[in-house]
Formats: sequence, structure tokens, C-alpha cells
Amino acid sequence: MGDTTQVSSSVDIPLVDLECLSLEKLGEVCKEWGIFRLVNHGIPPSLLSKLEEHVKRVLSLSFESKQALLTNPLSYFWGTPLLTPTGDALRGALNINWLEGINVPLCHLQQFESGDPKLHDFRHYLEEYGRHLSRIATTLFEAMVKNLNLGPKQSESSLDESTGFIRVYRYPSGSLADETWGMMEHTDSSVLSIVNQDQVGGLEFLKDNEWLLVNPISGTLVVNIGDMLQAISDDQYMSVKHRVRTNKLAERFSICYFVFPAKGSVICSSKYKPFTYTDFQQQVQHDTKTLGYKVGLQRFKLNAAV
Ligand SMILES: O=C(O)CCC(=O)C(=O)O
Ligand SMILES: [Fe+2]
Repeated sequence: MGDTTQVSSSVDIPLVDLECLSLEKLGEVCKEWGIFRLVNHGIPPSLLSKLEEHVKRVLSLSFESKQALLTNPLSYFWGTPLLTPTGDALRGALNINWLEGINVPLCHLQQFESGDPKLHDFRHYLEEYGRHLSRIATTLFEAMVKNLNLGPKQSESSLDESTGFIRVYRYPSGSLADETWGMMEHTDSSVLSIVNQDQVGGLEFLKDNEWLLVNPISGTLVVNIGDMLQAISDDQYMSVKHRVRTNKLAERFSICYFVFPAKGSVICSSKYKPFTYTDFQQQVQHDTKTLGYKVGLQRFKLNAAV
């Protein structure tokens, strides 16, 4: 499971500038790193700080209040980031993840009603943030499609904004932090994931068999390639393995966005059997329940012995 006490070296991951996107540079980074830092993304700093303030406030409420208030279409979870399609924690993973969080399906967010005016504001900032993330993911994906030379059919259905969701996480500090990971190593099942981490840091990724720490830099976002994009790109872009280290002294917050292919759209590639995201998700849920971990893309590989 990896040594939680070993220190990882920190590294400057490649920078991508959303205002002057270079297809060539973007392609190179997705192939060699699978993760990059996004600057000039166009999200107003005031929105970022308001959202961060609300996230901290809401996640600092008592356990009972979070359970009572963060309900349909939101859901509150802890101990695992793996949820069922309805947002319930999927138990069965081998290890506990030292985190709690809120799942926010963006296309249903408008239905979230609360008598508490502060939660009303929280919803408002999440909606605003969601709109920006949707724009950013679409812009990046369109550039990636060009870089990969994908046909119009494959590119149109491979990223559907209505599938986007936000996860906000709190990784508590404390004594157990020595023995557990905030989030165990994994790859994301998404097309793209976009992480906004606070200054505590702790996000690490695997490159050439070495775990490297992503420096927290305020106002920037961290983008990583997910499993769906790895398959769509015929393994040219890599879904990067990553994990989150806990911090003994400080709790950590992050706000993450994930986006997926259109429901029912079949991912065809030269490396994998044709499959839909729903097939993939069901397989992940099955493996987690029966084996205790996600096998992932290997399950769909042509001629794979799993
Ligand atoms: O909290 C983070 O920085 C990353 C979270 C993550 O990797 C995930 O939700 O898949
Ligand atoms: Fe992740």
C-alpha cells in the first residue's frame, strides 16, 4: 500500500496556459505526464476564495448536521471516495481513506433546497464554479481531440458536460494520519479531472516509478487524464496514478471536478473491447465489492488475462 512515512520529492509539473493553448505542448504533456498545472483559467479569484470559505464552513459542521443537511441531490460521505451512482459510499474497499466529502452532481444542483441561507450561498458558488469547470474541460478536450486527430463521432460523445460533478473533500489531520492515506493510490475513471487543492498540499502522482508531490500553488488548477481518455486515445494519453498524503498538523481541503462520456456512448479503440462508461462503472463497483479494489481498464483490454 506504500509507505506513509516516506517523503516524496516535490516537482514542478508542466504548465499549460488556457489563454494561449498550444496543441503540441498539450499533447506532449498528456503523453509524458498525464498531469499538468493549468494557469490563466479565467476563474475569478473572488469566486475561488468564496467557494473555499463555504467549503470549510460546511465541512466543519457537526457530523449529524452534515448528514441531515447535505441530502438529495447532494450526498455526504466519509472513509471512501468510491460512491454508487446514487451517491452512497461504496463499502468493500480494503482500506479506509482518511477523508470526508460532499458529492455534487452539477446537473441536479438546482434542485438542492435548504432552509439555511448559508447553504443557499454554498449552492450558488458551486453552480458558478461548475459553469467555469465545464467551460475549462470542454476547451481542453476540444484541443486534445485535435491533437489526437479523433473523428467527429468519437469526439462529440466522449465528453458530456451534463455528467460533470464536483467533490469537495476534507482530509482531517490527527493521529491516525501516520497509518493511513488521505486517498489511496488510484486512477480516476473520468475523461478529465480538475483539482483545486489548498496550500496544505499532499497530492502525489506516479511518474517513472517514482512518487512525486504536486506543489500547491494558489490560484492554479491541477488537471489529470482519467481512464476514459486513456482508452479514447488508444493509450497515447495516460491516466496517471495518484494519491493524497495526510498531514499530521493541518487538515487539507480540495475541490475536484470530474467529467465523463455521454451516457450510452460506446468507447471504441484498438486496445480495448468496446464498452460504455456504465459498463466500466459497474465493473469497478463489482471489483470493489468482491476484491476490495478497482482493477480498472485492464478488465477491458483486448486479449488481457484478468
Ligand atoms: O483531493 C485531491 O487532491 C485529489 C482527489 C482525487 O484524486 C479524487 O477524488 O479522485
Ligand atoms: Fe483521483
